[in-house]
Amino acid sequence: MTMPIYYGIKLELHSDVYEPAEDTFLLAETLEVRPGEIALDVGTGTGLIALLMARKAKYVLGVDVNPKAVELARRNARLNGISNVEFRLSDLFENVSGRFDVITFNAPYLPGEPEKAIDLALVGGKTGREVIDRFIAEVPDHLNENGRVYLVQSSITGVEETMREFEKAGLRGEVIARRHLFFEDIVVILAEKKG
Ligand SMILES: C[S@@+](CC[C@H](N)C(=O)[O-])C[C@H]1O[C@@H](n2cnc3c(N)ncnc32)[C@H](O)[C@@H]1O
Repeated sequence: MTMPIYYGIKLELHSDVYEPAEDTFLLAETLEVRPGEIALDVGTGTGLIALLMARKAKYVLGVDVNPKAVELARRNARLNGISNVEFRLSDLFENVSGRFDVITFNAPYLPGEPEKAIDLALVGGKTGREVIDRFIAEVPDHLNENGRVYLVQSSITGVEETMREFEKAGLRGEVIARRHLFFEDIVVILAEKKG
């Protein structure tokens, strides 16, 4: 079996788990983690973002609602000999306690209800915003005082709407990276607690 290598991380893939794509790469290239930080990767998929953060972070937790993703991410951590990372099944923050310096989420954003495991990577509820809006409402309770959030989404789902939801949750959001694909822009939004 040939395994792709991204940013020096060797990955096993699975047909039920989102394969790293442009959105993953934009997040990987934009994200900053400082030595010693504690990080959380929501919707971890193959675990790539969590494994990259583990290079600098003291500890990383990766969660996913898809059990196949959790198993795969654990295998990918072992494959790369990375031990300061843990993966757990969780619907957003359901099985997450404590606070983090960095929280990442490459969110599903197309309108629709998931029917099989792989759909969870792409569809975010009837309007496409359900998962993102739930994430934004819950994320402040899991952020340290100076913590920051990196959220990836598409222009299709409404970037302005995301900014308003962050504002309502007491966070200030800013688009820090944008990549134009065929029919959409993929953006990375950095959100931090207001000073
Ligand atoms: C677009 S994929 C991103 C995967 C990976 N982080 C990456 O960047 O390649 C979205 C991921 O979010 C997960 N997901 C969807 N809804 C979720 C939820 N409510 N809680 C946790 N994970 C969720 C999906 O199973 C999928 O693995």
